[in-house]
Amino acid sequence: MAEVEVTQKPVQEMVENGIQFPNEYIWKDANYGVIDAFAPLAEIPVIDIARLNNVEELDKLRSALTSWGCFQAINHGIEFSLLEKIREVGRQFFHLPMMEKQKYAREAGKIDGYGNDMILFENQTLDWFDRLMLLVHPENERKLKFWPENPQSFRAILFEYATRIEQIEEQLLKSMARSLNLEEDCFLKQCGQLKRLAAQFNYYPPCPRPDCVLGLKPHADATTVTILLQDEEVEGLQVMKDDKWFRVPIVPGALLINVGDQIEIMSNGIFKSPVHRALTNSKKERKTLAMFCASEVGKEIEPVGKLINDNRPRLYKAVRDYHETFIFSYQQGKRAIDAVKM
Ligand SMILES: O=C(O)CCC(=O)C(=O)O
Ligand SMILES: [Fe+2]
Repeated sequence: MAEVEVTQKPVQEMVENGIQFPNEYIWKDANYGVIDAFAPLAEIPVIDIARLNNVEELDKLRSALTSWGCFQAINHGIEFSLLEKIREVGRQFFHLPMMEKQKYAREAGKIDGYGNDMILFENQTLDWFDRLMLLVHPENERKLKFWPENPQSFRAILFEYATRIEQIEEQLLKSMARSLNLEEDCFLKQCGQLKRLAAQFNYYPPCPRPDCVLGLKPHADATTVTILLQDEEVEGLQVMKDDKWFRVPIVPGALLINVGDQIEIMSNGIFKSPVHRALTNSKKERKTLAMFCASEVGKEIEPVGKLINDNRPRLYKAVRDYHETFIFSYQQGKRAIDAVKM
């Protein structure tokens, strides 16, 4: 990546030291409407993962993914105590002294580690959040030096959580295929042997100007699916539907499943990868954990042949290394998926 050096300070450090934040954080793009903390609450479908063998639940899944592109998953099999543990180790990490966190600092041009997104362009609007990004799979690319040993249980808990997330991912991709009357492994096969899983712990410090600064710019994810553990009490995520913004409610114990661009491509646009953004607030920190599931790097993905017909022409080209296309588009405020349309 063409990043020369890591220049951005952790947002948390600016806040703790009372530093006046630079103008780069001010959100100016008029394309996605204004920042509105009082947008209506989204009626995002709630889906019982344990009942996906049932036709009714499968129909609900298809309907959720063709309309919102996301749903709240309940009965997903991860017990509440594990959700609490993974939240707790994330919280403890972000509350370590800055010097301690900096031991895991991201390196220039790389993705893993503690810090912020890469700055690739002049005038890039910066996001009001810090993050700890850790690639979990494929295993031979894992960089354990970025995995905190403080708190001591961090690694073991993340391993356990990631294993459970992968089971959910597999079940979801199969159910999505079945809901479209496709062979159940048709999406999974496209993902390849070395499909990827990355954990991103997001930390949004309180922000003095929530009216004009975003935690995360509007974007859709580059994934097959993203499995998001929301903050247990602080709202902030908004999702766009029919060009309007909606607040995503917190459902205790649920995981928010977001379709990413890769499934939108494979499903020939039937399943929607929703644009979403994170707002900030002036009072409370907010913490979320996004588990990004994606196909093997270098493996071509494309719309499933059975989903292309006279009524539904092919919408997307075959694409390799979608992630690269994605980062550049995202930081320019564009949607990457537009670049692979026919
Ligand atoms: O923190 C959130 O609520 C959203 C996170 C997100 O969209 C992402 O990490 O891609
Ligand atoms: Fe996202």
